[in-house]
Amino acid sequence: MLAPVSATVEPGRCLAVRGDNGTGKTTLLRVVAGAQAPSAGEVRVAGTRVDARSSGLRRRLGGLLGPSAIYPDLTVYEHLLLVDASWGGDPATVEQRVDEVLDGLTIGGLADRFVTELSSGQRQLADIALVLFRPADLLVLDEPEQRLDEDRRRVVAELLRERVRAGTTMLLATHDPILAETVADDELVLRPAEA
Ligand SMILES: Nc1ncnc2c1ncn2[C@@H]1O[C@H](COP(=O)(O)OP(=O)(O)OP(=O)(O)O)[C@@H](O)[C@H]1O
Repeated sequence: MLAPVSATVEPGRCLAVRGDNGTGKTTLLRVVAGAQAPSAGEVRVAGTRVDARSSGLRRRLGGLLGPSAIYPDLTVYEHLLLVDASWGGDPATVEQRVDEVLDGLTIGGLADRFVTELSSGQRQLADIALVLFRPADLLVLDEPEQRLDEDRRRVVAELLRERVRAGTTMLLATHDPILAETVADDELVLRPAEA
């Protein structure tokens, strides 16, 4: 499912993972995030083998690997509160931080909607907000551009670039040249596995 590949992402840099459909971008990201075990080889994050059960790793690593789990009776705002409380965020500043992240992603007006009341692109932006709202020094993002129009892709690209500038390490699978060019420092191109 994934041709042999070896890559290193240096701290504070973004590696774009590119390649045609089916070349294994999602598989690689899932393995890096510990969501899937590799059939061979290993992944190390900061020198330690990946173990999704490790609370230390989970505190460091945020992943966008498909749609997030949602509570149908919580609003977008309440989902962010939940994430923040789970990771020990400061309740005194959370309201302001929620406004910032949602406004930054152009969905400030949707804070009081249930997630089920969002369009598919708005849902994608809400999922990105949830990932950006948690502490992470490594972000593993699988095609964050999905279902976004060109303006929103540019907004997301700038926000992700800001995170990298601020020191976050990033592994970014993308088909979008805007994201790759704006955010990535380096590129890994996957080739089809031999049949
Ligand atoms: N659940 C699964 N069971 C079996 N094979 C799978 C499964 N998910 C993916 N594959 C196969 O693994 C290979 C890599 O798939 P993967 O989803 O990682 O590719 P991708 O590069 O992310 O593709 P895309 O650009 O279409 O998102 C493909 O050949 C795919 O058919």
